[in-house]
Amino acid sequence: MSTEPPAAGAETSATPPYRLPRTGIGTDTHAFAPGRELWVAGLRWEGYEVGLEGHSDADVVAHAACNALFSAAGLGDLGAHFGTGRPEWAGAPGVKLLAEAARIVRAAGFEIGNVAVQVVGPFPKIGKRREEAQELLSATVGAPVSVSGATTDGLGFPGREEGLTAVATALVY
Ligand SMILES: Nc1ccn([C@@H]2O[C@H](COP(=O)(O)O)[C@@H](O)[C@H]2O)c(=O)n1
Ligand SMILES: C[C@@]1(CO)OP(=O)(O)OP(=O)(O)OC[C@H]1O
Repeated sequence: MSTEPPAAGAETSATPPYRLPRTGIGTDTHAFAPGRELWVAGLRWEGYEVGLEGHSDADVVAHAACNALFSAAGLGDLGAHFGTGRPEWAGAPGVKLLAEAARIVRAAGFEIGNVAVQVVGPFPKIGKRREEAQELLSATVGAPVSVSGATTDGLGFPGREEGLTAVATALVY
């Protein structure tokens, strides 16, 4: 590894057009609410008395993945592209926002390496439908999407079953 500074004008990873792959991070949190369908990771989860409250279907996995993609591409965040003031996104399924986020990232000149998302909360049990969720979200993004789950051991608002959070990373190049 050279310790010499780059020659004047030499292209480095710190200069446009930033040719190295870029990673991004995203989260999303929504409260549980009665009378809503529970949509998480693009899937409808039956048998629960609550869904997630939001302007769209509040799919925290899809939203965190959108935020991670926009973060990796330096294109802002969910609200910058799908603001709650825009009626066309009212009730929108998470996979619709995710497909649009992937289109926006590619339109900006990037290709998508992969996305990884983890749900933080006691339910729904992502592991029971992991393959189904990964196949759907990977087809939606056009790149591998991995989905996992973790609880908070009863701690905090997820442990009190007040809401759900998802954390995502994305790689673009
Ligand atoms: N929403 C969730 C939460 C957890 N899992 C699975 O349970 C395992 C144990 O979770 P802890 O975080 O309490 O250790 C976890 O590794 C997942 O396999 C899940 O599927 N969905
Ligand atoms: C998705 C949008 C738009 O419908 O609203 P919500 O469904 O409330 O979800 P949020 O995670 O708050 O992101 C903001 C908005 O872009």
